[in-house]
Amino acid sequence: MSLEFRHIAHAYGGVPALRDVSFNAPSGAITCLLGSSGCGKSTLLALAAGLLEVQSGTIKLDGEVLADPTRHPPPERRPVGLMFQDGALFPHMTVAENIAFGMAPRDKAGIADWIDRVRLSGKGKRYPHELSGGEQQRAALARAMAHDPRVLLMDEPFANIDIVRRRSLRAEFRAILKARGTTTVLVTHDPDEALELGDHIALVEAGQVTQAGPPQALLETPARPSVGVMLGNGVVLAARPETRGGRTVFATGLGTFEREAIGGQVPEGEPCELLFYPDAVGLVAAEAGEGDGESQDGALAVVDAVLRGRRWAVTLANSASDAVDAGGQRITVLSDEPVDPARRYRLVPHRASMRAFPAS
Ligand SMILES: Nc1ncnc2c1ncn2[C@@H]1O[C@H](COP(=O)(O)OP(=O)(O)OP(=O)(O)O)[C@@H](O)[C@H]1O
Repeated sequence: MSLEFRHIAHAYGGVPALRDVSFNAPSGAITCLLGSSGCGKSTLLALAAGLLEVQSGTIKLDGEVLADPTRHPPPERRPVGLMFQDGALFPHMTVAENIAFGMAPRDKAGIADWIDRVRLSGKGKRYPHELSGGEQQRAALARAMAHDPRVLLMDEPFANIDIVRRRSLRAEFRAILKARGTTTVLVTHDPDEALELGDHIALVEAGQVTQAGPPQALLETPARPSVGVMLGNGVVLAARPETRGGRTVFATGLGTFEREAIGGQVPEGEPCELLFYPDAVGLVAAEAGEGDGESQDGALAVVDAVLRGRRWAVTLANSASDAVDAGGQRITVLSDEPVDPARRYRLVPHRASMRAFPAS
């Protein structure tokens, strides 16, 4: 069952929160709505759930209109389940009673199964305050899923879970949702969460969906630099094409890059922005003495190096003094090898790993 948003606009008291949003949450897929705080993600969920009336545009379920400015079925008449950050379990009911709430008697046989499936076996008689945060969210998932919703809408369901448990809980949730083939729309502001959970990602920026599609497509062919920045921790450099020795190269504040480093189309002869990912660039030590003068192109000083996972996050700048104060630029890239802080390094992007966009 696919959920489709078409030309949705929404304003609160005349202030626009969503502008002409169109995207599709494909059937059986987990679609993550990813964006920073206040960009309009929760408003989209509330419109689909029926907590808000559609002011403009259409929401469709499998091609049939679910809601538009003339149709507003109440939340309980929509085949849609809802789950929020805090699970919102009824505090005076046990886990089993929470799951059973609102269920037809003939469906209650499935409750024990759901308790097992979310790994709460033996805890069906506990009250929410007797559960950990993760257990409460698992009980909330069981409650939402036991009604067999055709679409499940989740608003930051892991926000209150500690970071260590969050990862395993995401994997558990994904396994359950995929096994049932439930079409899911999940709101998050965490790119790692969107990548770990999402079959599909819709990136929301300032009330608009910038791009929607499989994560790999967004990372490999971002519609604009901000997509790569948000999803892949991408770095954007202002660049100018120049002809050197009959070849086009791209000069930036952090070095000059060959045309071969850039995948896809390049705007002809115009200033542009280069997007690249910190793990798609190598570091090559510059010759001793090279780059000591500020004018030396692309020989960067090491500002800092810290471990990130099993790789080094190396911050480099085009001046050994505080480059930011000097109007210079800094960049952080991921390196397999430790660097020598006393040396200077050049950025060597992997072939076709940069993308060029017309300057904004
Ligand atoms: N009930 C409301 N009345 C007035 N303005 C609202 C209301 N709800 C949301 N807004 C505004 O609409 C915009 C979008 O809000 P929304 O809650 O959809 O964002 P969000 O992306 O879910 O943010 P967050 O990640 O912080 O929850 C924000 O500017 C917010 O201040």
